[in-house]
Amino acid sequence: VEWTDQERATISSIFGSLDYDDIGPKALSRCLIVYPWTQRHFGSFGNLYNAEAIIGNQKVAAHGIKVLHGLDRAVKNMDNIKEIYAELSILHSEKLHVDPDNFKLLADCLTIVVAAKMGSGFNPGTQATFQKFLAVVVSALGKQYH
Ligand code: HEM
Repeated sequence: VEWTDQERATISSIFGSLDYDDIGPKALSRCLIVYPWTQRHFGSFGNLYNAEAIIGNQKVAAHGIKVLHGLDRAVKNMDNIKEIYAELSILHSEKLHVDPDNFKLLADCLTIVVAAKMGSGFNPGTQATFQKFLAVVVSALGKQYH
């Protein structure tokens, strides 16, 4: 994947201004609400009974923050995304058995949450770059599946 200087600047600017503790929980809880089959992997997280319970669930919030910190590694290694996610890909496939289609769903929820937060700052160019970045992440996370 090739990145222009502008794309690199856009990605570091978005992540530099994101409040992980706010965006991470919102993105993961939205994914669990909108795509309820993704809840099956979080049986140990306690009450996911309805949207309110999911949004108020501290384990969901903590895991959402962890996922965003996981994305940090891609931001800092934009030229090696595939390599840095090899281990995380194996974890999600062989141990967690997460269907790789779900990576895209979480990525889309994150895009929506970031767009809502940035408002008019999330213009089409910003969206294109953000989604390109997430597409590379999604592809890397799916690489170790066979
Ligand atoms: C953008 C996509 C994703 C990223 C960057 C990501 C990142 C991470 C990270 C960093 C961890 C912690 C790994 C560790 O403890 O060593 C993790 C664990 C986990 N992920 Fe993901 N993940 C993604 C998508 C998903 C999706 C879509 C699901 C399920 C629908 C999922 C389910 C899980 C589960 C069940 C765990 C273990 C949770 C626990 O018991 O602590 N992940 N993920």
